[in-house]
Amino acid sequence: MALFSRVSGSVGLITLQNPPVNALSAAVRQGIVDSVKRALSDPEVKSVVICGENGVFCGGADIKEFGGNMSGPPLIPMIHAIEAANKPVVAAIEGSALGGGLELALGCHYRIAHSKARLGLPEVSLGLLPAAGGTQRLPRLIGVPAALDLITTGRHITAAEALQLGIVDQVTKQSTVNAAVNFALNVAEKPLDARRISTFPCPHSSDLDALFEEAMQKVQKSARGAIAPVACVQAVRAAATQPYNQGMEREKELMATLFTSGQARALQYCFFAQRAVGKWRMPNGACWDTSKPRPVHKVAVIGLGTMGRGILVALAQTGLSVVAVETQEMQLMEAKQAVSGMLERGAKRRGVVPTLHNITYSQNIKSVAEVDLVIEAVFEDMALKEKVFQQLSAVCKPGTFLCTNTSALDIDHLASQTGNPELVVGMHFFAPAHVMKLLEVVYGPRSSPQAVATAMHLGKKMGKIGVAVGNCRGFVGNRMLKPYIEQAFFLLEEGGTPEKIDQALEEFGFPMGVFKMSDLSGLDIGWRVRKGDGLAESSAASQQSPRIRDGRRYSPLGDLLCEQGRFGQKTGHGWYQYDKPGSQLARSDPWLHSFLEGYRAQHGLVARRIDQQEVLERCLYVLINEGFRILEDGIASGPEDIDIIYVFGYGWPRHRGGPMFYAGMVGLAKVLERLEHYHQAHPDVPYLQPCSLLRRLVASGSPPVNTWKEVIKKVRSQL
Ligand SMILES: CC(C)(COP(=O)(O)OP(=O)(O)OC[C@H]1O[C@@H](n2cnc3c(N)ncnc32)[C@H](O)[C@@H]1OP(=O)(O)O)[C@@H](O)C(=O)NCCC(=O)NCCSC(=O)CC(=O)CCCCCCCCCCCCC(=O)O
Ligand SMILES: NC(=O)C1=CN([C@@H]2O[C@H](COP(=O)(O)OP(=O)(O)OC[C@H]3O[C@@H](n4cnc5c(N)ncnc54)[C@H](O)[C@@H]3O)[C@@H](O)[C@H]2O)C=CC1
Repeated sequence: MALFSRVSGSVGLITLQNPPVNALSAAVRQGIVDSVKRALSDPEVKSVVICGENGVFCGGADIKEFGGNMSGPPLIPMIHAIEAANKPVVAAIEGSALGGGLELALGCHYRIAHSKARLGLPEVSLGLLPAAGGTQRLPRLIGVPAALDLITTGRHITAAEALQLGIVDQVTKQSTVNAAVNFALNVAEKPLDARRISTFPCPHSSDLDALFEEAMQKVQKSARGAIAPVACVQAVRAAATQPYNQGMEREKELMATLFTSGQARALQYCFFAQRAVGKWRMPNGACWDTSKPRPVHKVAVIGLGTMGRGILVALAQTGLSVVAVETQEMQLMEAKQAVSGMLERGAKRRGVVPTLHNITYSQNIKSVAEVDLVIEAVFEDMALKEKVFQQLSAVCKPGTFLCTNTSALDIDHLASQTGNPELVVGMHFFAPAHVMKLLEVVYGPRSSPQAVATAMHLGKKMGKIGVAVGNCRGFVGNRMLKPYIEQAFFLLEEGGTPEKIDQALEEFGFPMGVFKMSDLSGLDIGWRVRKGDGLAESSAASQQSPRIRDGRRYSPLGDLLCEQGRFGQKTGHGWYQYDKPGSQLARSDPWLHSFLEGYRAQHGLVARRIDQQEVLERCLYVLINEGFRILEDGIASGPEDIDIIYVFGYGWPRHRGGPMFYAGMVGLAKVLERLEHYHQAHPDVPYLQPCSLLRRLVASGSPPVNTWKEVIKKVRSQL
């Protein structure tokens, strides 16, 4: 709702009230309409201020309403009535003015912002566009290039930038409402014609076509199939080329297409899923609101290779004091240089002082004695990690949390090397660790809720999206990746090429296909794991058929490449070729194609044409199937956890909502039917066998994704 009061004699104050972000629900919109009417008809009221309760102006439309019946007064006429008012209306912006919140402010005649306020039109990240006049008013106020930037990226800007762009008229460090009321008193009798943004001509440069052509190319390149950024450009183009009313018609038309699209549903699902994962729950019932994190002031990072360096940078940027331990002198020197460079470049970009002084380097593990939490990032070698955990347990002060960045190893086994297994959790960062947002926080059967809460809290402080998951080989993300990569290998054997398979996945929306991704990460990582599992035996030494392991189909293709020293980008050759080791531009490699032909001939395999549909179905449905197994096993507590892991850690296109949401969009019955089909064709591939939870969900009518948790609870209680 919205509260009306009269202040300073003649100012009508309208306060939006809908905690926590004063979203424009039907009740709030009704409250604004009623309050504006009241203010305009009250002869004592000479001017009006609109503000939000509890230091937040407005977080925009109520996203929860989008999925249902949108009753109540519509936004567009409400904002229009404010702009058309014959008394000045001033927006007092504190906290956030986002989406419909900023559009409401743009309908006001003046805008005063607090210096800490953030403004933006983030609708594009929800698969929409600012459809309450935002695409038409903003370009008229700040010009086409700046409006295109804000509307197509959805980025939030500071009050200072808003002032510079001309979005707000004044910035204050004092009480914004007081400043706005004083302002409203001063402008009470001033004419308003020049303050109605919808009547402004749209300022534009001479070569409008080139400007929009460039903007369109830019969004199409970065959108990877998302339709909202494209619609945003089209709507701004209408503002630049058509009268306001026609532009509004175009905005409405484009919004109608977006609003009902699967992409908007997927992106809005991601918005809530991202918040849901913060409300973690362990199988024993311990959860986020009952488990308090312990304060962490000083942290140690052990091992300064690829991951350790990124983790160190992320910690130092958070302002924490860090002890960095590396045994190899050469590595230590290189790490120091690399970390300083990363911190300096990051600080320059953000216009702050680099936090180099937060780090102490050491070659001696005893220097971690006083830290509150350790993150171990040494080689992925269980024997080495066992030793490191034994040492940490001996040298750290009592109560220090011991965390490992392992990609797949058993957290509980590492915990058993220490005197206090309850203090051990996984903190699985993704490369590059100072950039990637995802953090899997892995709890073992003995991890304490406080250890999980502390790791989650530290992750949040570092700007990460933490997802708490259970302990199993590969946890959630890497466990699902295994069958996905395996299918890609099988497709190569059957006639595919890395180029065609990657193209199908990139057209689906991944930033890079499975083979480019493997070349980037290093083919040797998987090879070492397969060797450790006794799978990747050299062909000469192998007693088994090269394409079968324990009665299951196996592809040695990745092992054969590694035997040739082809580890991917780092060696200049992998599934593709590169100009030199370390180069990133993947080029098709004729050697690889003749190698594949030779391999097929050797194993009597006849290449067939594999279409895009088969690539997507086999690679993605097998990954989804493993996701259902993970839910069934209780490793992830809901589909949201898996989806957020894939969107933020593995480049799953956000506008497709994550693998589990995507399965729901495709139709669970269809996913099941295709898995059955492929399993029949490949009975020696157990990953293709549909999991029983998927069958149960289909049998119970394929309920929507937000109800799966209930079904899973039932299934698990019957086990
Ligand atoms: C505001 C924030 C920056 C605050 O951040 P923080 O403090 O970190 O808190 P959070 O944890 O993020 O949030 C707290 C809590 O609040 C919930 N929440 C936040 N924002 C919203 C919201 N806008 N709506 C609902 N709920 C919200 C959040 O989920 C948390 O709750 P919890 O999940 O229970 O924990 C940050 O929250 C933020 O960034 N929020 C989102 C801001 C945003 O994206 N705003 C834009 C919203 S979209 C919008 O405004 C669009 C419009 O206004 C256009 C409207 C035009 C409508 C016209 C419709 C016409 C349709 C025509 C189609 C016809 C089709 C047909 O033919 O049928
Ligand atoms: N590389 C990646 O993309 C990812 C790796 N991981 C995991 O992170 C961990 C580290 O991986 P990377 O950084 O890639 O390895 P890396 O090989 O780049 O670095 C490991 C570092 O640990 C150092 N080290 C070895 N023993 C040590 C000891 N006893 N004390 C201190 N330092 C020691 C080595 O000298 C080396 O500098 C592994 O467990 C890996 O599985 C997790 C996510 C992604």
